[in-house]
Formats: sequence, structure tokens, C-alpha cells
Amino acid sequence: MGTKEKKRAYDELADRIRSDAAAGDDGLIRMQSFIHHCADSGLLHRCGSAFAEYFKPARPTKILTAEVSGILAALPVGIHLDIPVLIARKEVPKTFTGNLIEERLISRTKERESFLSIISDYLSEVDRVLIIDDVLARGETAAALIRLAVRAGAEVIGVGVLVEKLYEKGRELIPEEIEFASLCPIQSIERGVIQIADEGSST
Ligand SMILES: O=P(O)(O)OC[C@H]1O[C@H](OP(=O)(O)OP(=O)(O)O)[C@H](O)[C@@H]1O
Repeated sequence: MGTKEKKRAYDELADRIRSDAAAGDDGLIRMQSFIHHCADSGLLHRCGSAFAEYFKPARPTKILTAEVSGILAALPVGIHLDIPVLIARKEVPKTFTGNLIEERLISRTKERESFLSIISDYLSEVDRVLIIDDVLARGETAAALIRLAVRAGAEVIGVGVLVEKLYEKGRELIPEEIEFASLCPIQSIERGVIQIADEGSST
């Protein structure tokens, strides 16, 4: 079930995608002017608030995301819920210590193998993890994050993404028992035109 705030976030993101996003023949959506390069803080703040309200009843204790772009979507949710945001890293700094675990995936935008790592000490069996990312495409990233959380002993209670590309069917990699929500689902890209799906397709 949606919330008023989630509907408002859908409207705002959809307007922004219509006015400022671009799409290519590769199925990728360019959103650099409001998310990926020149991030619109106000928009991301309001999207974070919508996710916080939507997932709060599931009582998340930690958020898990993937660097780099996922942080833009995840941190505002963490701030609204006042819970920690664990950032899975593609390259682990030498300064990190603890029990490192990693999962492999194929990056959608780079079309090559990539690894996501976390220090598993930051999750345990008492944690109810909410995974937040900017985009769900083929679902490789969300699936890798779910595997990391489960290996660390935590329960994954939800997955939320700002933009879901329905035509890449990433949702199929997310187990049905995990609550899923996207703020703006995209139906298709046809000859460079981005077709936004109804808000009803977002859960
Ligand atoms: O559902 P998927 O097929 O996994 O695609 C979605 C992922 O692709 C992008 O990450 P990318 O690998 O481009 O890394 P970036 O955040 O460093 O740009 C995006 O930020 C998502 O995490």
C-alpha cells in the first residue's frame, strides 16, 4: 500500500525524469543533472522521507546500500529514520578492519564484473535491514546486498529504489517475502522516450 508522501515523491521524480532525464538505445537512463552528478539535495531529502514513512512500520534497524550512487538515495532515509547506513564498498580502504565478506555481481552501467564488500561485524541477527539504492535494473546489486546481509546473520525486511526499470525485470531476483517499493517505475524506453509507469506498479 502506498502513502501520500510516496505518491508526492512519485509525482516529483516523474516530472523530473520527464524534464531532465535522457535515454539511449542501451536502455540506460541518464539522470546526472539531478541524481548522479549534480545531486538535487531537496529532491533526495523528500524521497528519503517518503521511504522512511513507507518502511517505518517494518521497524528497520540498519540501512544497507552500495557505493557510489546508492549512497545518495540511502543516506537521507537513514537520517529520517535515525538509523545507521552501511555502505557496501567496491574497493575496500586499507583503514578498514574486521570480518570482510564480499559478493560478486555484474555492473549494469559498466557491463563488467564487480564486487561489493562489507565488514560483517556491523550486522548481526538482531538487525532488520532495509536495502536502499538509486536504481533497480537487472537486480544484480540488490541481490548481492541481500546475500551480504543474510551472510552477516541479519534479516532483510525491505528493498527500496528511487527508479525501477520494469523492463529489466530486476524485481525477479528479490525474494517475494521481502517488501519492495520503487518511487518511480519506468515502463519502457522507446526511441529515446522514457515511458513512466503508473504509481500502482511501484510495489
Ligand atoms: O539492478 P542492477 O542491474 O544491479 O543495476 C542497478 C545498479 O547500477 C548502478 O550502479 P553502478 O554499478 O553503475 O555503480 P555506481 O553506483 O558506482 O555508478 C546503480 O547505482 C545500481 O546500484
